[in-house]
Amino acid sequence: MEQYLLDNFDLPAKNPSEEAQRRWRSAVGSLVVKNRRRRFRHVPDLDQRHQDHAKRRSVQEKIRVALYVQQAAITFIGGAKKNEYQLTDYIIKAGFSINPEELASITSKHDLKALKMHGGVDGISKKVRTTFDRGVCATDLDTRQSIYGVNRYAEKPSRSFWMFVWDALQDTTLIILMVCALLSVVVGLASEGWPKGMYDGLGIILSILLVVMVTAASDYKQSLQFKELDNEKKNIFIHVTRDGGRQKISIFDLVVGDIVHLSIGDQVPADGLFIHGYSLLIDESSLSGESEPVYTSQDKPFILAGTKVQDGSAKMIVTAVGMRTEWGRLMSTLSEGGEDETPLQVKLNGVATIIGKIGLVFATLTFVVLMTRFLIDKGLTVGLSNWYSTDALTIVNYFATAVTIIVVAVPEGLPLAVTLSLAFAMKKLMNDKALVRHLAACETMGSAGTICTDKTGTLTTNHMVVDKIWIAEVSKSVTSNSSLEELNSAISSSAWSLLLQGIFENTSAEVVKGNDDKQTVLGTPTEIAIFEYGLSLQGYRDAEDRSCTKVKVEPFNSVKKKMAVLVSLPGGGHRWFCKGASEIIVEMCDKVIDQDGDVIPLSDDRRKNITDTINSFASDALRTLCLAFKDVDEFDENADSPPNGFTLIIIFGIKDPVRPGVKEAVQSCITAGIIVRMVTGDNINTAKAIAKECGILTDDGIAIEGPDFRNKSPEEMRDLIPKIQVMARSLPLDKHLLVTNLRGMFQEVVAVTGDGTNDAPALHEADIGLAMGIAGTEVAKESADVIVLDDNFTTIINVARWGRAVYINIQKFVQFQLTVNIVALVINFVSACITGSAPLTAVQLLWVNMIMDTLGALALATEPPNDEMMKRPPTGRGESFITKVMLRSLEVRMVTSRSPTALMTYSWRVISGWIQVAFAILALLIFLNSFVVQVCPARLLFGAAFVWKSTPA
Ligand SMILES: Nc1ncnc2c1ncn2[C@@H]1O[C@H](COP(=O)(O)OP(=O)(O)OP(=O)(O)O)[C@@H](O)[C@H]1O
Ligand SMILES: [Ca+2]
Repeated sequence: MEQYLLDNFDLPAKNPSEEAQRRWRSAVGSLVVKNRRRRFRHVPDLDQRHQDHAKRRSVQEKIRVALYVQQAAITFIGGAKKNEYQLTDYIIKAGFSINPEELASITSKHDLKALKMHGGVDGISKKVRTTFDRGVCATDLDTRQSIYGVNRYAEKPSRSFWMFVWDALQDTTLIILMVCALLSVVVGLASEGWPKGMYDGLGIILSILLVVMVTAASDYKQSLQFKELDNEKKNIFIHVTRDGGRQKISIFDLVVGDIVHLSIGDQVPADGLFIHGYSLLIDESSLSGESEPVYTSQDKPFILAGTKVQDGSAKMIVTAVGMRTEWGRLMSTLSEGGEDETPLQVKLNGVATIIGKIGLVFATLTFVVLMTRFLIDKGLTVGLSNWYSTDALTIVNYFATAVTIIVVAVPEGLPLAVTLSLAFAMKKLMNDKALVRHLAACETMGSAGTICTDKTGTLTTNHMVVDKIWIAEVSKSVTSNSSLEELNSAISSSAWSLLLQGIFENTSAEVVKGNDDKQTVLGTPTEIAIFEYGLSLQGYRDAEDRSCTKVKVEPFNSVKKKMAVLVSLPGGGHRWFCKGASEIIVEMCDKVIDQDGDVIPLSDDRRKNITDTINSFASDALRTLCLAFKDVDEFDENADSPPNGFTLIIIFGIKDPVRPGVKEAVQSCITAGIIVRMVTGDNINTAKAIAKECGILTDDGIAIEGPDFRNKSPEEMRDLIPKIQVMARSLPLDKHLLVTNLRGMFQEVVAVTGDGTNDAPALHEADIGLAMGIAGTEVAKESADVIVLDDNFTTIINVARWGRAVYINIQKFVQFQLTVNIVALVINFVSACITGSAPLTAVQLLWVNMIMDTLGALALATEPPNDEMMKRPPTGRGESFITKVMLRSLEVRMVTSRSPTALMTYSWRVISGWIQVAFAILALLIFLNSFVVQVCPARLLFGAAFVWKSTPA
């Protein structure tokens, strides 16, 4: 059996091949699937998907042609001739002076001529009543939405409850039973008269209706849950300027005229025009399939929705939203292709198929036996040539019983229970700050053996403050005003102005005024820490230090690990400022400023002193950054910042404390057999200090730097990798390499966290990619399977807990189903052979089935995780699902026939609402009546009653 499952029902959790997806579908066949629509509802329709891909590619191709092939640009998708656009009274009255279609077409057609005609980006901004520094007014958002549209894509209407009822009715066996019931009513009425003759048939019909309603209700509820999660997934937050202040708004609230701030890793939320920015590199591949990213600037100001910011930063003005963008049209052509099936779902489809086939055999056997006995009986008593209408009724009843056995025996609920269980876990996780993007991730996370985690923000709080500095050859701690006082007297005024200039020019942080006039600093935590430190110093100097203009900005990214700006000085000449990872900046310096503010050469002694300072800061778990400058007379507009010749100004030591609870979480990982490895872009000593504090780095573990790791041979890697606990100064590439090797060489199930754009490959490669919700970029989130909304390591462990719970719950549910199924089958068959009648009538079997498939799944599949689950090692890759333990317990259960007890215990747990209470009691009464009293020995009855009583209400 295990082998059969492995051959036909084995699917990798991530990026399964189409062949594997088709294989299991065909292995399921159609004989034992009672309701195709329902069974495969949560599984993508591969043919449909194929068509969608083709459709999408052709739209992309059209866009590509329009954007990249010059002549075609004139005859863009909308049509060849020049449109006459008119302003309606409504638009004029509202104070706007451009037609929405016309505005949208400027960007989508990259129509420079039309843009010029409207007075360029400036002109457009006036026509849509917005200004670059104040943005739109919050008061006229509704008018804008009614004229220029809402930033949503047309979606298919969601399915109503009655559609789920219709789906549930598509069940072949139920349809057959219906027919039987109708026959039985007709025959019954004819032979036994009104009303007695129709009891049997009516009972079946009512039961079927009940089964259908309960099934539909449960499915409907699940679909609502998925919809909710789906909305959550699509809801991205973006930064805009409105009413003169910078704010974070939902992508759905974006309107034409909004001023959007774009930075590296963002997905462009709407069509727009470039206002101002630095080295903005846009990746248009998702829209046009064109893989070469394009530089966007004032000369080429068109930015299209759905593209991604690969580098740089910019502000843009929104010109079209929602369905007026190409992206909107592209998105709305996509059908809901369905989530990829998960390995557990597939495996359980396999189990269900096997049991279904067995059920089919038994059902046929039961029918044959019943018929044979009936015929023999008949032949012995009245003779085979005399037929009465009661005989027909008996046969219809036999047939109904046989069909019902199939209803019970084909465990249709089994694969659906996985979906139910996963959906439940997803919902709970959502409340606990983890957004599961792919169903399978939750399941895989339960078997994760390694977590490669970021440091900053995940293990630490990401609330950074400058704690120590080194300037003019002395280190000082930054604690109180008195230390500022001291600093003020210690360094010369030229050093002061260099420092302040450096801090305030070389930054991507920004001071914004909220609605309540309170100032806040926006930016990454590192930037904020330095900026705020600068603000605290500013009290000692005047603003005159800040009067230079930025010429060029090279924004920070985690490959370069530095940020550079070029400013033109008020007195003439230009100056580069560069700040970044301490070792890298120090490497670029050959001078340093001393206490008098003079520039002196960096002798070996001084260099050693600096390195020692950096190491001592780092060993105190401080993140170290350096700031340096270089004056230049002339520069090339297109050249990068110089690689050397800088003068070091200051070393910052920034404190970023470990999050509370992380140490315990790491400990619980160790207990659960999950190895935690820290992969960080930070300094190795900082990383080690933090790792020790969290309990990640132990005495026999290894801490290594990215460049060292990268250059190891495969053999060395094989020895090294299991021992690596910390990897510092790593590039995103190193993270990817580590993950590939852990998976390839060691068959580990690997979870990886990431935030940056460059982490996308590692997130993609990992079994479970976890992106950070706060610090993470859109690109990282898009490549991830789970989004950790609070960036917290503890949340990641919670995902693992739920993953394990899902796995164990499903195991329990399979066990429960198998027990009941097999017991019902055997009892029916044996008693049919011995007594000539089935002990469970069709109605009773339907009850049993309802409890099992729907309510049982609800009870068992939704049990929350407990601490015990985190005390055993993870189930590794390819471990058999129907483990030996399960099989053994199954045998025991079958022998002692404990199923009624189990059934009752479980159905009791199910009972949550009053309707369910009524159902369950009714079901149990019937069940007790038939199953327990007639078939089971008295011991079991007492046992059952005991369980019944002792289960708290
Ligand atoms: N805004 C910035 N400007 C200049 N340098 C920075 C900036 N932010 C971080 N750095 C430097 O770059 C280094 C590496 O950053 P990187 O993004 O690779 O790591 P991280 O993501 O911050 O850390 P982790 O991987 O632990 O989350 C930091 O240690 C710091 O020295
Ligand atoms: Ca990182």
